[in-house]
Amino acid sequence: MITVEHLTKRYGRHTAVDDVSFRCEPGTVTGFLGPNGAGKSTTMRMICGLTPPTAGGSTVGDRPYRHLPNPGREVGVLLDASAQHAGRTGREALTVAAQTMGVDRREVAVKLDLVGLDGAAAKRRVRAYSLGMRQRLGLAHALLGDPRVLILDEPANGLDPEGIFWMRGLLRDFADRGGTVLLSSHLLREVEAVADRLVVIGGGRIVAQGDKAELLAGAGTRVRARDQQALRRALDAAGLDVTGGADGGLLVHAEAEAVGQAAADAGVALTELRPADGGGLEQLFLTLTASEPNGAGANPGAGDSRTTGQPTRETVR
Ligand SMILES: Nc1ncnc2c1ncn2[C@@H]1O[C@H](COP(=O)(O)OP(=O)(O)OP(=O)(O)O)[C@@H](O)[C@H]1O
Repeated sequence: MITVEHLTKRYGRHTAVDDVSFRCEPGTVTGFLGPNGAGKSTTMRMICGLTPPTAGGSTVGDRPYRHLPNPGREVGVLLDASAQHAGRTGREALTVAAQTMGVDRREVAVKLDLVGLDGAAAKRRVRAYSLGMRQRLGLAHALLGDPRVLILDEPANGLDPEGIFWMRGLLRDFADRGGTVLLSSHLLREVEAVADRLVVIGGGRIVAQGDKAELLAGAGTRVRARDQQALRRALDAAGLDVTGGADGGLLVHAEAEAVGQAAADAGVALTELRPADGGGLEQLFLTLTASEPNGAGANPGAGDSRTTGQPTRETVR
């Protein structure tokens, strides 16, 4: 379990993370999504005790990260795959980590095997590793102490499609065995494929969070008619929330049934009516972050819902 409560980080006048709250439950993968500079890394660094928060706090398990007696045994962290000792071989790097954590040295080979760094790769110096190999080594390091929690910042960076598929399976399996995963990414489709829950951040603020399926189902309805103006009037008359779609159709923040009924009541013949989930998470992500400068959400205003597990659209119009 990871609990984040009202985390805030200011650098001078710039607020990098603004009153962020969410929870990651055991048995789930939480996708932490946001555009560049949204505040994902800063939030994760605060959770891991590397950056002191200006306000708010977080716990991993039942206590702040810095109070964990042997953190690597409880939470596996991969924040920056490049930040590894370049002069050591992969095997040496893990062996040193195992000694520090008090982990049986035999686990080094087990974890190297698990992440697909075979004998030859494990004997090479880290400076000769590709980014994908560093990510695999970083994941082995995170898994070394058999923790119950994983915190991974952009772990798919540098992995090829096969590697991303493999990592998705590994994280799914970890969560299915009761583990807790917090995974940040801008690779929206990869998060969509593995996450159970989503926390979307823009401009330092949470703009949406909740169950992935519910958030996607709530993406609205795409609708189109030959007479678009008549359709628009019909939807407005029914009090539905409508925005223009980029493709000339309309996006309505309502179920398809309500949209179809409004059109039928006005005698408007539709040429298209479908859930607006064709673009998957990307569509949701763009919708949620497009309205703000720097991709930020406008008004958090979510009250307690941010920590109750209820899906919330905190800024969507
Ligand atoms: N040490 C720092 N000093 C000043 N500003 C910082 C510092 N660290 C981060 N920031 C700023 O805080 C904001 C959030 O950065 P952060 O790295 O957390 O975003 P991110 O969502 O992880 O983005 P990316 O995917 O590009 O790394 C950015 O505007 C960044 O410039």
